[in-house]
Amino acid sequence: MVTILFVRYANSVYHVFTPTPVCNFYNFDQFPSPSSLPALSLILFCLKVKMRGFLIITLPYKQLTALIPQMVTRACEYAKDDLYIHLDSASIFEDPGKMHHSTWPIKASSQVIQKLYGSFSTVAPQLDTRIIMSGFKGHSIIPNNPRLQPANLLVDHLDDEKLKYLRAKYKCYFNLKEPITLLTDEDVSNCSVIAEALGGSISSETNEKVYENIVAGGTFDRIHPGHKILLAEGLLRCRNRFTIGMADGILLEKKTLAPLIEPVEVRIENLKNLLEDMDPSIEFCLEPIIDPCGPSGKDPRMEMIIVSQETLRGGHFVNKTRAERNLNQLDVVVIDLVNDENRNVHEEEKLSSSSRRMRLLGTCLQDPNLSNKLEPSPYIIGLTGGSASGKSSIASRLKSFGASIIDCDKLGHKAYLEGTECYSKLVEAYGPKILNETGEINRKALGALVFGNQEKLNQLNSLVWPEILLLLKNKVAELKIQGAKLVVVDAAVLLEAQWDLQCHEVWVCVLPESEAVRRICERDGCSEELAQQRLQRQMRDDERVKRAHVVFCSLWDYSYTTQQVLTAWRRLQRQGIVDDPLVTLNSPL
Ligand SMILES: CC(=O)SCCNC(=O)CCNC(=O)[C@H](O)C(C)(C)COP(=O)(O)OP(=O)(O)OC[C@H]1O[C@@H](n2cnc3c(N)ncnc32)[C@H](O)[C@@H]1OP(=O)(O)O
Repeated sequence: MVTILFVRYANSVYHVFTPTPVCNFYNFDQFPSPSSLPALSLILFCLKVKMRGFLIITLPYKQLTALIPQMVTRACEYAKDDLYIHLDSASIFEDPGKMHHSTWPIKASSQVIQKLYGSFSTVAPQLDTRIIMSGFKGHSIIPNNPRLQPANLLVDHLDDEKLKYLRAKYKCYFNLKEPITLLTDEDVSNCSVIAEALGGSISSETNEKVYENIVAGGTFDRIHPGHKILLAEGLLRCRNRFTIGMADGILLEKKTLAPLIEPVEVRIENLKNLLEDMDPSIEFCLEPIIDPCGPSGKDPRMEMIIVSQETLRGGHFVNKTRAERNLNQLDVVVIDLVNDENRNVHEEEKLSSSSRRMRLLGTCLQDPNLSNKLEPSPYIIGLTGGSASGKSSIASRLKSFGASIIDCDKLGHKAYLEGTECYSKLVEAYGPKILNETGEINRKALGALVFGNQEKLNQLNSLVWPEILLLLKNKVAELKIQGAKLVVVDAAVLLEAQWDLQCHEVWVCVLPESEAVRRICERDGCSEELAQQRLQRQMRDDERVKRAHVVFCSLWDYSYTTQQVLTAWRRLQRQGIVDDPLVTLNSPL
């Protein structure tokens, strides 16, 4: 189905056809005249426009908790990329007069927050929802944040009286658009019965304490609703300063798919952006940490640490460290883990950044390299990865899907044949000890010579890579004549050799070092030391990932790797680069 996006410029209306379901009316007054722009760039611009939604929740707490799933499902029809949520606590808790700092109903507020984030993550995991904390804190004014200018204004339920109240309170938003009401009168009257049956009451037994200075720690990679619940709980209880230690360096080493963790500067920037949206009244101190305590182990002003069930032990460790340093003990507030309703069999039960990283496998991480002055066809993909990372097995899956594979190891063997220029250069450089009795180059002997000595390896590379590159270019030309559409260049040290410049995309296989060592020892019957030595001569996975368009990991079972390759292949199909729509998980591999 084709959807039409109307783009208005000055007094004219332009109709642009887009493949995504966009149904809004955008007014691009500051946009340069469309007549001066090629239609394609206009469409690309339109596709980039985010559907920014803004939801104001006003229903009383009891009804609200029961209606959240229904409301969330409907809200997701209007908000595609992000949705800011403001809870008008004066009406939610039916006690406008008491909404000041010392009496926020913290427990009740965090229940609503958890339920909202949990429901949104189930119904629309791709939607970036941000609950603005000002409503809970009795700040009646929505912060003047340009990111909060919505395209859609959503309201849970409106009667005439509430409309009047909201018009007065959120006037600026009504200038943009009339609100879309998500719940009907019938929904609301039906649910009061359900809410009572559920006993949705505000519990007073839990600690409702509020602090000046609080602290939390974590990786905060690819922020998910579990992070947001933890941060919201912190913000509910914080009056002044929120310090967050961002795990880096050695603290990340054991994490699943660590090379795909965003750089700490990016994580800090994303988290800061989120926190400032959530509560601009708080001072945020975000800093990288490489020890388990970070600032929480030394700052005497801190009063409370917020942890998840999983990091509770870390909270106790912080207090132990503080006791040793004669610092005050921190109150420890623990957040429950949120289950991930959309997880697959290999992913964790709770919402987690590891699962999010796993879902990136096989997807396109950055735009293809179209500035390399390469001919558009055949489309060339460089496939690389460390020793024993599963590269060859992925190449054979791609072959079974229809790709033409060039194995650069085999080209290397060709370059070493007696009588070639390369052969003479190698014998001259290393002497006859690299030859076997029949005069051929003994690759095992050559390997033993160079893999333990970086200088000798560099020398070998400078002699051999130009020869292999020549053979590679000839092979690509040959495949082009044969009509190949997609060529995969399987090369162990593609990036070290800068051959990414010969490719439209780079696909990288990553594997934790311990598993790579295990596989090398098993496959080649060598010692752990030798296996480690070989890996150390190669680029690290995190460096490869920086230059990767697609990443695979063969750590899990065979079909999970195939699934990743299929994800990558289907994207090529969608882009018209390959045309075999029949490839499935059951294709012969
Ligand atoms: C740019 C490219 O990627 S071209 C393809 C790779 N080839 C080269 O770089 C040429 C230099 N290397 C060689 O000629 C051979 O590797 C030799 C002679 C040193 C050893 O040959 P062999 O004993 O047959 O070993 P083989 O070629 O299988 O390499 C063993 C491992 O060393 C790694 N390796 C190969 N070349 C290099 C290199 N130049 N630098 C670092 N590691 C390398 C590979 O990852 C391979 O592991 P994998 O099979 O698990 O991926």
